[in-house]
Amino acid sequence: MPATSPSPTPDASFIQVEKFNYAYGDHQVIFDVDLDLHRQDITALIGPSGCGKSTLLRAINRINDLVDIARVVSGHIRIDGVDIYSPEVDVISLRRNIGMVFQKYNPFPRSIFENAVYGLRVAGVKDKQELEEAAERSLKLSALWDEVKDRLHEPATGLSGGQQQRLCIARAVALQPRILLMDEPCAALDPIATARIEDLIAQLRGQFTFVIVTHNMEQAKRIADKTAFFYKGKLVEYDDTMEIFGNPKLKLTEQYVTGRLV
Ligand SMILES: Nc1ncnc2c1ncn2[C@@H]1O[C@H](COP(=O)(O)OP(=O)(O)OP(=O)(O)O)[C@@H](O)[C@H]1O
Repeated sequence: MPATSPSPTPDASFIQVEKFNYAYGDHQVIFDVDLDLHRQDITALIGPSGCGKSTLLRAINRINDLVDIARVVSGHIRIDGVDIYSPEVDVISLRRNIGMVFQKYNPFPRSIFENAVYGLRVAGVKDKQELEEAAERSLKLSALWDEVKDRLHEPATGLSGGQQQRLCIARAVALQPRILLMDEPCAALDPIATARIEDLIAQLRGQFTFVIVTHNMEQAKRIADKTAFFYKGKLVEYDDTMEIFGNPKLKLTEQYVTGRLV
């Protein structure tokens, strides 16, 4: 099954996945994926359940290293030219440069403020003014400031689901990462909270390089510059989102985006 992809541009290789093969134990789940993600683009990863989208996403910040049996079989992921699986790479600082937001919003059982500054605390920042400024900046970036500025020291768990997810985005952007990975960020939210997160992603466009796993085709159409369609661990087609949904090159892509493939 040949993969099609847009011709490379000079800035095409910010996140460069090359001949990437990945397995859990003996069970290979990603096969020979080549994918160049563009700096500051919003890229959606789509495909049926189990096709390896989350695994690829979690390989980009090496959070999957935490799974004992997970391993790179062969190939590379480069970020800004650096092979992130090379032994010299400091995984902690790699992850610090890559924010991650999960399907199930997961604020810590602490105050809104402490969630917003969590990454800075871990990084050793102690200065009160610096922490306050960072909290305000990241809560403004995540479009939550106006709703929480008068209750910063109340528990994060008192917020609505959508607010908790925006707090998780605030926590992720506080360290000013270059990349934001999102694994079905709206899957647990109602349509109104979903729309707010999509608006937020649109507002943040250009400030981060987004990679977003979504099952929601309409969402991919609304927010993504580029879309990559995966099937059974292989990249089938990668192109401008309008092309993937309006003019897919391959039959398999067309079947998936028109709901005829599950
Ligand atoms: N921690 C793990 N241990 C073993 N196998 C895993 C693990 N995580 C995922 N897998 C397997 O890897 C394959 C790809 O799963 P992955 O979650 O990456 O797919 P996905 O496309 O994101 O699916 P979904 O849309 O359902 O989240 C599946 O066969 C899955 O069972």
